[in-house]
Amino acid sequence: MAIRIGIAGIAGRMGKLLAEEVAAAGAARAGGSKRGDDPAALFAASDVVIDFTHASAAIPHARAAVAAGKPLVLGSSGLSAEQEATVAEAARQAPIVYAANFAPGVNLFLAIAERMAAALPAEQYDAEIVEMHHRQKVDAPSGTAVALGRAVARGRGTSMEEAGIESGRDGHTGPRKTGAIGFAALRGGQVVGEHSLLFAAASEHIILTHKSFDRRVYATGAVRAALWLQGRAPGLYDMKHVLGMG
Ligand SMILES: NC(=O)C1=CN([C@@H]2O[C@H](COP(=O)(O)OP(=O)(O)OC[C@H]3O[C@@H](n4cnc5c(N)ncnc54)[C@H](OP(=O)(O)O)[C@@H]3O)[C@@H](O)[C@H]2O)C=CC1
Ligand SMILES: O=C(O)C1=N[C@H](C(=O)O)C[C@H](O)C1
Repeated sequence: MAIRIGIAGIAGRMGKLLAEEVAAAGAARAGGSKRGDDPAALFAASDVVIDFTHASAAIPHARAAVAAGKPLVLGSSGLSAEQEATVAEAARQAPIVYAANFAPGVNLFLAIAERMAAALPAEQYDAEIVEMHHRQKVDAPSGTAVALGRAVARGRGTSMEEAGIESGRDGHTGPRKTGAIGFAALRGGQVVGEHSLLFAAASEHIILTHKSFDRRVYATGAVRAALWLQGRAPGLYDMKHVLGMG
């Protein structure tokens, strides 16, 4: 029997593509919700729900997943530490894939970023993350930029909180703090998603860049995650688990 995949925010940029990808995967679309709808109704009609809407919808959807005993794929960005902690708590009772970016290339990029950061001493190589997105994006830095920052910190055996971040520099900022992770966000036009990670030392720079040209790559990954979640035990999963890179 076809799996029923519910799509939160079905009228959004991602919501529309998710509906197309669900159909292309041969899975049945259980329905779609729009802003203001009760997440419980969407879960009741679905075997799994995909939520690419807004950070503020993450907790209601995670709680509805627990109440319904059904899995959730969460792709919204810009979650606060508190919202992320609540999602992690819900994942103790329901299987949840929460990923900053569902493109396979970005998930490889995250793994490489961690290894590069482990190899390049923080005292010599300043890590800077630059991202650019379409003019409609409402959060900054992007979820992917934050995930890259976390990967760099992990590679250096620390956390972003401990390493310190430098974001949106303006005015008399003082010199760059050694070991801090820098962020810059550009917004304009219809850029689907571009992320660069720079390691800048006194006599060399290394720059890695990923560019998405079609946001369908995220929708394909999210539907893959929804199908992968069928029959999984409760837990907080990432796209690297879905892709077998965990
Ligand atoms: N992890 C990943 O790989 C990716 C993540 N994203 C993230 O997905 C999210 C959506 O992106 P995108 O589709 O471009 O955005 P859109 O603004 O195009 O769509 C968002 C949709 O969610 C609805 N919505 C907004 N707020 C709420 C809410 N509080 N509760 C329920 N529904 C709500 C909107 O309804 P209305 O029309 O009424 O405003 C709209 O239908 C963003 O957080 C983005 O960063 C995007 C691409 C890839
Ligand atoms: O809002 C977007 O469009 C995107 N959001 C995600 C993010 O914040 O990293 C993923 C991708 O970059 C597109």
